[in-house]
Amino acid sequence: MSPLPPLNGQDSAALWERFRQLLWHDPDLSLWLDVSRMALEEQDLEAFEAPFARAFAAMEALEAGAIANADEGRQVGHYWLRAPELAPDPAVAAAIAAEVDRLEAFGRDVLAGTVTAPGGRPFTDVLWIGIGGSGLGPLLMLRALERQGVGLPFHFFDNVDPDGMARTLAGLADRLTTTLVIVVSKSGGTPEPHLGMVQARARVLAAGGDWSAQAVAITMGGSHLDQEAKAAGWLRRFDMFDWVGGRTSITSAVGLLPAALIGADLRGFLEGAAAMDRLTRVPDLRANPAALLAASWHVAGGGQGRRDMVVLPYRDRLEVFSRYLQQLVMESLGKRLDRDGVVVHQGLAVYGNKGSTDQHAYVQQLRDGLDNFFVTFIEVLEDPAEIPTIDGECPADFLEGFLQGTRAALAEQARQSITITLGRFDARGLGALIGLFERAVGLYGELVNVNAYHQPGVEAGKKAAAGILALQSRVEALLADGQPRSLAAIGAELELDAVEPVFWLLRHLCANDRGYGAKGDWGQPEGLVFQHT
Ligand SMILES: O=P(O)(O)OC[C@H]1O[C@H](O)[C@H](O)[C@@H](O)[C@@H]1O
Repeated sequence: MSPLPPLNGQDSAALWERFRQLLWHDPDLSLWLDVSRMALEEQDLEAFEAPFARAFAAMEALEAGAIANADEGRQVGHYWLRAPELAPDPAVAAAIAAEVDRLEAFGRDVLAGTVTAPGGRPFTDVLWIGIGGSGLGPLLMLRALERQGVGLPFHFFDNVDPDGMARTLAGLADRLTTTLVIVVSKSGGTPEPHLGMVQARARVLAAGGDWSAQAVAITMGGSHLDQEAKAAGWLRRFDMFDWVGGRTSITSAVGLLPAALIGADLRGFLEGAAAMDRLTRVPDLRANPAALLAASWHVAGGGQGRRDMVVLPYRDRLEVFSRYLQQLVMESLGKRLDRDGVVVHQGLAVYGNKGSTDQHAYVQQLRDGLDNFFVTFIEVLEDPAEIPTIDGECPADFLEGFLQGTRAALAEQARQSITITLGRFDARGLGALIGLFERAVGLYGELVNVNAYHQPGVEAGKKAAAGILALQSRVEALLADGQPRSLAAIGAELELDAVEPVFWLLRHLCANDRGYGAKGDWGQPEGLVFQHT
């Protein structure tokens, strides 16, 4: 292969030559990857040979069952979910295959009305309760693959906001007794889905429903949630394996059950991911799309994430893809320490929405402002037939024009971009996209020597939240005597290092009918006196 023409300052002929040389295409998936507008030069590709050889070897070991998540002493097995034969333990392979069969059968039976709500009525809705990967993967499956009038409508508790819960429950109105409630928590102990389940159960029972006959759990065998579901005889329990992380669980029951309940092609989804896995297993940087992505990210950000990834799908169905990638990329790569214990504060920030919509928003800054990003365009060639050309104007052509125009406008200002082109968008294509980014993140994690499969920072937040709740209990116990107290007095009696958290939690309690009041100027916290009334 002749040396690559460099990216910058090139005429169209040289850029076309560069585009041709770097273009990756798989005819079976009808998928192209263009990294020609990234600052990836010949010398980079040569310099990456050895690091990628190591990364490919590490990925091979990972798929063979190595403890790739060393901090948690876990294997990393999401690739086995779509190719069970890869699992090193035949029993695991059998369990994976059996779970997919059960999920497919359950979805089919619910939609056919052979599995019904209590009283023999068909299920009318799904209330999905899950957070992080247990919420984002399902949301992406739905927004990407739902078809009008096929399958059940989904409603989400993906947070612990009482207003959000109230709004979702209001939307379910009188259909709570025919709602299938799916509680998803790999660990089975995350506070938010637990609280959501408690609230949903109370509402279903208050509406005269039969909770156990309407509830499904997706969690690790033996987890607190699994034990609860088993003890109460819930309608179904599906397994999450401990070697699947939340952000890589979409090809497990977490993503497959939503697909089954909207009548989507879950086998095609798995096959697309498996096909991409085969293509990203090729130990050749120039022929491996995930490696080309990881290399491009590394050069763009200097291996330190100095440029953000802006995800710009030109297809509404992929509107939440940037939110999904935010977790996959940032929870994997955003790490304080590398695997040698060195403080590196690694990461790669992700944001985006969709094109051409975003051209009327932040693309202005991308074109003319800070050069602290690269764009990842996603183009889909096949358009739905029902939107016609009217008066010579075809929306699909405009969308294509806006994509190419934005890519060119960015390139003119030496702003970098990647373009992933799908011949058509369907479950198989979505699976391929998921596989592409999961592998690219794993390879990039090898390049920057971080464990891409644990999330210590999230645990820190969970512990801090538990501390605030414990403090609230102590404050409420103290004020239960009805005596008025200043913040200073509360701090002294509880022997606190700081009273600011007490101000925050009492301000919240006083704003609601929780039996607390305060005298004084809220703008002068030190003068406030609180009392349980
Ligand atoms: O599925 P769960 O165990 O409830 O976990 C839900 C989420 O919790 C944490 O925030 C993890 O960092 C995420 O990766 C995970 O998706």
